[in-house]
Amino acid sequence: MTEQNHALPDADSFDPSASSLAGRVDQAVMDELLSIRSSIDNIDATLVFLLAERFKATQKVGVLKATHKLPAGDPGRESAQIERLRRLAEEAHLDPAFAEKFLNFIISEVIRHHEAIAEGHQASIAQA
Ligand SMILES: O=C(O)C(=O)C[C@]1(C(=O)O)C=C[C@@H](O)C=C1
Repeated sequence: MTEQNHALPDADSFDPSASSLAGRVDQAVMDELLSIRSSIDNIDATLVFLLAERFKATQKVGVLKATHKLPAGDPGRESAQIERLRRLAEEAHLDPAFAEKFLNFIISEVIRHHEAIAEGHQASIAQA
């Protein structure tokens, strides 16, 4: 059967036991490491799915902003998001500086997408 699972495109090729440590550490240690890594793999997959959903939502915001000629960035909204995420991070024992950096990283990519959508929108209007 060559049927692909499109929800997890790399499910067949991913080797969860791939490691440069193979054969260099005690088997019991390796087993424990692989067991912890299995949770890490689940979390990483979830992050990818969550990010994909977030970008689907921001894509809609980008179209709305382009249609109504609104600026790509909204610094007031960003300040509120950062303040909230820093608080949530503290409660979750995650470094708030890291949470802020991570959000800023995502938002800067979103703004890049918004600008590309706006350019495409303007070009399509100019052509009509
Ligand atoms: O909510 C918006 O207005 C968005 O464009 C989304 C978003 C975000 O990714 O959360 C991105 C850019 C803005 O500066 C603020 C927030």
